Amino acid sequence: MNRKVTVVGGAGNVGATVARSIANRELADVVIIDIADTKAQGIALDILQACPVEGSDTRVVGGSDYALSAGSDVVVITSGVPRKPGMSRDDLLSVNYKIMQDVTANVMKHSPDAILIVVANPLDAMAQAVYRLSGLPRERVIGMAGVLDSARMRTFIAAELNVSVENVTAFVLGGHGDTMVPLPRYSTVAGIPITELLTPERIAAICERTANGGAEITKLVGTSAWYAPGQSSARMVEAILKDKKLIEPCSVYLQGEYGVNDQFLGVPVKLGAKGVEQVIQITLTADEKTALDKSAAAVKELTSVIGV
Ligand SMILES: NC(=O)C1=CN([C@@H]2O[C@H](COP(=O)(O)OP(=O)(O)OC[C@H]3O[C@@H](n4cnc5c(N)ncnc54)[C@H](O)[C@@H]3O)[C@@H](O)[C@H]2O)C=CC1
Ligand SMILES: O=C([O-])CC(=O)C(=O)O
Repeated sequence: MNRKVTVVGGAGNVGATVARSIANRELADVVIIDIADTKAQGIALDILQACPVEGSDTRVVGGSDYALSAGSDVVVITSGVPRKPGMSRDDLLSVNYKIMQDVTANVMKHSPDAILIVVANPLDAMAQAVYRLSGLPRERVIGMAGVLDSARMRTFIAAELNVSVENVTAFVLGGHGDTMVPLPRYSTVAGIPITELLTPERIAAICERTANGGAEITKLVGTSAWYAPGQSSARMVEAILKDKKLIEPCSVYLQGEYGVNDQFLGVPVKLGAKGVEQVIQITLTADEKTALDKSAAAVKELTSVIGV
């Protein structure tokens, strides 16, 4: 039987990009669920018609009826209002929490065995909301942010040093907000830490641009980014479906790791068939730990507002 991935909010920018990436690479059959019923049908048809060109036999369907999504292996939740220029992700808290309540109930009814990847913002708070609302074990509710933030940092490092992005790894931890924590000591070019390759001033500029990466695009486009976020979400789906044991920063429910208790935060994890198979503990300097604690506190402030 084919694997099945549902994208809730899949008629929107990020969701359609996730769906297309999965279909392109024939990772699983794809279901697009969206309150915009006919748009979901149309986007599904358009993606399906790209498949012959790509040589993919993926089946793609769409609509507003969750029955289409029954028995999904992975559900990606991109349903949520995006921010506009001048807004912070945190401004979306209440409106998107309401959407998480509706969506999580429907997802759990039709796909109780799925692994859930949450994308809606503010990311860590929405992931925690879905975790609480679903009652799933922590391994099966994962927030997408660190893959994207690290990809942005890799982009900037590669451009600065004029090297292939393939040679660059980067690590961005913490909440997916203004307090995110890029870690230059763990960011490398062909294994060499960037702290040995760039001046502190250049590194600081790269970290700042990374932390403002979402706002930079929102200001240019008028709504938030979708290609890199969509691709990053599809990468997580792939890691799970192929049981890759891929280590990437993701937002997960911490229970003492990094000294953080009972809340979501971005840390390195191992992604495989069971979802989050391990939280990877790396040592942090006092400054890095202070920055991570500050980021954890910012997430906690948001989750306490919505009581999750
Ligand atoms: N975690 C991350 O790194 C990123 C998160 N985001 C977030 O992802 C979310 C989606 O962004 P876009 O795709 O640009 O927005 P969009 O407006 O293009 O798409 C959102 C879709 O969700 C649908 N939707 C709304 N309520 C729904 C419900 N109750 N049930 C089913 N579908 C529903 C809408 O009809 C729409 O098609 C936003 O909250 C945005 O902030 C975006 C980029 C990166
Ligand atoms: O900036 C936003 O609101 C969307 C997002 O999370 C990102 O692109 O990092």
